[in-house]
Amino acid sequence: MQIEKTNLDGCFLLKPRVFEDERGSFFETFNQQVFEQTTGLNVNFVQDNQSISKYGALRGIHLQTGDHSQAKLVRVIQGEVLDVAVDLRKDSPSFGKSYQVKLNHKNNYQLFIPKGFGHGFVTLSKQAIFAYKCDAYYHKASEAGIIYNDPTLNINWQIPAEELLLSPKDQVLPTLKKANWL
Ligand SMILES: Cc1cn([C@H]2C[C@H](O)[C@@H](COP(=O)(O)OP(=O)(O)O[C@H]3O[C@@H](C)C(=O)[C@@H](O)[C@H]3O)O2)c(=O)[nH]c1=O
Repeated sequence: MQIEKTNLDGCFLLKPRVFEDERGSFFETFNQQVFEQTTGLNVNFVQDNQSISKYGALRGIHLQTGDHSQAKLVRVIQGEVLDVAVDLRKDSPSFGKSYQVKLNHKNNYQLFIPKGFGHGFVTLSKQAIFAYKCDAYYHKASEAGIIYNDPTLNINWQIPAEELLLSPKDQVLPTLKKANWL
């Protein structure tokens, strides 16, 4: 497992080592000891989630606030997404900056997204199965987000706007400027 720093403090790209043989392949999807030794971070994942999305489906930009904030380790089991992490920690030097990476079942990359970050992804393949670990439980009342096309964040989602598919909730998220929880 190779673990690389990104341009955002505390956000890491994980590149698993894949073992292939005549039966198929094998890789470790998470190893707490390796993760902690390499990153210097302590994590205690308590919830695993999985979603299935159609081409163009954009989920985000989401986070949970306050005591319910979540660090996430995200990956794609099948298909491909463009994954985006946004630093929304007000006191961070990289506040408002984002990191994006294509995650797919061929590269098997994973992204570690720290607490206080916004997270979103758009599906680039016909369908994508997305899986992630969280270090805090789902807490509906603490859900928050920023609209995907926020002019300040200026994220290039790499898909024409008319092909995007968003939930009603995600269509009415506030801009960074209007986010009252920040
Ligand atoms: C996230 C979540 C949702 N749900 C329920 C609530 C709702 O009825 C249904 C679908 O929820 P959502 O529309 O919020 O799902 P989704 O848009 O996939 O939300 C996710 O987006 C990505 C980008 C993230 O980073 C995640 O943390 C999460 O916010 O599932 C849970 O029961 N537990 C959970 O942990």
